[in-house]
Amino acid sequence: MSSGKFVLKWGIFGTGNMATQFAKDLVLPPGDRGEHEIVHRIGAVASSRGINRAASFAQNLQKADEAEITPYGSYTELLDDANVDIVYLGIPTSEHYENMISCLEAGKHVLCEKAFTINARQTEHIFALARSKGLFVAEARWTLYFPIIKEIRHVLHTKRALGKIHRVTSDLSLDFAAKMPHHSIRNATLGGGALLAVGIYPLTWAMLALYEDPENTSKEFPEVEVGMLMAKAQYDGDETVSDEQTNVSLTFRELRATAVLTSSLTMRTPKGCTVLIQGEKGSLTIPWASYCPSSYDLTIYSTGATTEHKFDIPGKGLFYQADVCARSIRDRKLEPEECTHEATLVMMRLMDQVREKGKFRYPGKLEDVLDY
Ligand SMILES: NC(=O)C1=CN([C@@H]2O[C@H](COP(=O)(O)OP(=O)(O)OC[C@H]3O[C@@H](n4cnc5c(N)ncnc54)[C@H](OP(=O)(O)O)[C@@H]3O)[C@@H](O)[C@H]2O)C=CC1
Ligand SMILES: O=C1OC[C@@H](O)[C@H](O)[C@H]1O
Repeated sequence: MSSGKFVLKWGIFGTGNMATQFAKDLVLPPGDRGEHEIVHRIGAVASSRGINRAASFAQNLQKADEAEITPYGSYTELLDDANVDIVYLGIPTSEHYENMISCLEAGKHVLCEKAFTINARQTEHIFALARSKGLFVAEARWTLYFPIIKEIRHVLHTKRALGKIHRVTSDLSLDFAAKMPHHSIRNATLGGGALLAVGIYPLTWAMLALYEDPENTSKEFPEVEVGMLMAKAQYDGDETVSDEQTNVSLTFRELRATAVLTSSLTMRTPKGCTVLIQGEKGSLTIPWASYCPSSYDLTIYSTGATTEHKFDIPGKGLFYQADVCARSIRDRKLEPEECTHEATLVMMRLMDQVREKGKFRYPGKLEDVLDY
């Protein structure tokens, strides 16, 4: 504690895109977003490519924060640092499972980027290990931590503003294949592919609206239909194959609701096609980008009125999940309410089913689960 505030000390694995974005958000003053109870400190950063990369990453952050950030040339070294309470893993999906195990074995709490692991069995292992150690672990599916999500859950499920929810349609598509054909997002050996990279967001919206529907009392798991288009991509002379377009249809038969969810790495989401939730009394839409929602539009059929509900986000919005980690750890919780272990497991099981139907298994040992 410092001046009554809870201080959470972060270690960061990786120096790539997400590690950089997350760290930049972490050093923003929490007070700017109305968060006055907690403080984030970055204690250390580690690069798997040597200490120089970690040192220049730390130097760039220190300019913003004047904090003392210790650089490490390997992830294992960072785990011995007592100045780290929690590790953020901003590394490829293929690397999540074994690195989370190392973090938990070293007694560190964990916030890990999406997709949490390659498959649900690996996720089960991580949660069992975290529970046995009494450590907090959370999936950094950042969308679920935005304050607007709390309001949307309330509008849909408590106020029932749409009445009964009938259908969700959602797309997230980005044109990596055309613009950056060698980007790691399509590299199967790193856990790439449309479903785990971008398709997870439309699935998130469907599960939020339908699986979480209080009328889904039996926690019915939906029937799943899939269209998956595979594509080859070259990385350092090696060819890998991953899903380039994945379409998912979900049927909640007891709930009498459906979802049509599409994702692609060959083209961009067309304007207005991000998220549409339709009910008997109205509809709710999320404008681009649905992974970092800052507003929603609510239309009520009886009046024909559409109202826009806006939320200011002072930064990128990656800090919300960090704030939740801090509050949860302060309050000795082992999982966040915003993205429970059940929500992560259900998502991983759903993505497993989608890949099984699309006949897509990740190569080599990526799907393996260690003994536990
Ligand atoms: N929440 C979101 O909006 C987004 C989340 N993601 C997720 O974040 C994770 C990281 O993605 P992103 O930051 O875009 O990826 P980058 O390729 O930009 O960075 C990944 C970093 O991981 C480290 N790394 C460790 N092992 C490897 C390896 N075998 N090959 C390559 N890099 C490795 C490297 O850092 P170093 O060598 O320094 O250790 C590298 O810079 C993924 O799981 C992805 O799904 C991605 C984009 C957006
Ligand atoms: O997780 C993600 O969300 C945002 C996108 O820009 C990114 O490419 C994707 O992987």
